[in-house]
Amino acid sequence: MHITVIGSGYVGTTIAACFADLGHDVTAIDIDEEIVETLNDGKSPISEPGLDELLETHAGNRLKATTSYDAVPESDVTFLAIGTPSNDDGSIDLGALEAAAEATGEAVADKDERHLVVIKSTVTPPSIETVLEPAVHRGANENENIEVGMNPEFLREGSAVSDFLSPDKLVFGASSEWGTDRLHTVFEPLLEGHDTNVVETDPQTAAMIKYANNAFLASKISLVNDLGNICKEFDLDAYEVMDAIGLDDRISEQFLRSGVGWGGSCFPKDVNAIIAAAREEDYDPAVLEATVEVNDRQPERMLELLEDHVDLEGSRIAVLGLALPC
Ligand SMILES: NC(=O)c1ccc[n+]([C@@H]2O[C@H](COP(=O)([O-])OP(=O)(O)OC[C@H]3O[C@@H](n4cnc5c(N)ncnc54)[C@H](O)[C@@H]3O)[C@@H](O)[C@H]2O)c1
Ligand SMILES: O=c1ccn([C@@H]2O[C@H](COP(=O)(O)OP(=O)(O)O[C@H]3O[C@H](CO)[C@@H](O)[C@H](O)[C@H]3O)[C@@H](O)[C@H]2O)c(=O)[nH]1
Repeated sequence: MHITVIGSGYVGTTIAACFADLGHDVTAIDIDEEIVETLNDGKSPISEPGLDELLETHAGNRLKATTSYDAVPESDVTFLAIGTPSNDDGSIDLGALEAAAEATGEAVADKDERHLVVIKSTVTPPSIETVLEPAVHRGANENENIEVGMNPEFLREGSAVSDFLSPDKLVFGASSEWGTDRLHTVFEPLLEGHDTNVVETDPQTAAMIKYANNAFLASKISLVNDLGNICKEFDLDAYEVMDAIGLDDRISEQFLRSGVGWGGSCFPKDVNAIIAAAREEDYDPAVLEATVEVNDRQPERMLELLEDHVDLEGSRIAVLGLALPC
């Protein structure tokens, strides 16, 4: 298959390299010339274990990078992996993604065969119908051969390649059987080697699954931090308590590490975005609001604990593991 991936940032670069490794011909498209040049040199614009090797193997062969959308109509499927950063009120800024969606539509306006445009970016369910589908169809001059689908991404920074190649689930959001089948064909080489769950649904539900996943994990960590703070008040070892509750299959041992609170490029953005989207519908998501509140307070707890052990005034402090490599 020929796949075009629009946006060669964290997600776009990873999926483009992995699709090439799965045997597809891939064209990676980005407006940033430096990124395009780096990719064509077989190097990675981001630091992720395994990515350099994949790019070295496939760049110039099955993987090509360009700033032009010319390859889009020749491809079978287009993935949009454009950033969706936060606005001040927590909602997502769809500006760059909408522009890329419209440009993708323009590129396939005269295409006679059916073409699937898949949103890989994390977006709120209503924005698919109100902003993104209209942008693609507007660009495509209402060409009825163009369909929009959603395939959320669950990779983590630091293990992006292995997460993508060994997912615990794939979510195919399509509005026709043809769209679902096309997504199956894209992921067939990956599914052949793995016993992976495939969820077939509509694009809006697929978008919600992504937010529910991150909101659930962030809430789990906030609850663990809340319980950990209580443990400390009782002079108990929070890690021992969490190790024990993790033995319950219904809870699972993962994401039970208490600490300074959750961060990264997705949890804060995504939890705030789904809260803002719920408020748009006049719904107050009380648990998610508490999830954020506990997280906002947690760094202060760290300082209080430190103050119990050292005199912070004038101390030199080394912070380990503050950020992921990038
Ligand atoms: N980073 C992660 O770990 C992660 C994981 C899962 C999902 N996501 C979601 O995936 C989406 C992409 O995230 P990211 O971290 O890869 O973003 P990013 O900012 O790293 O990359 C976006 C890329 O898109 C390019 N771009 C912008 N406008 C363009 C246009 N019109 N045409 C072509 N290229 C254009 C930019 O130059 C940039 O290289 C977001 O919605 C994010 O929430 C991210
Ligand atoms: O037990 C835990 C596990 C994680 N964290 C923190 O949680 C944040 C997120 O960590 P992690 O999930 O490992 O990294 P991300 O790259 O942010 O990945 C999350 O966000 C991505 C973007 O949406 C999703 O694709 C991934 O599935 C989701 O795990 C970090 O601040 C971690 O320190 C904890 O505090 N305790």
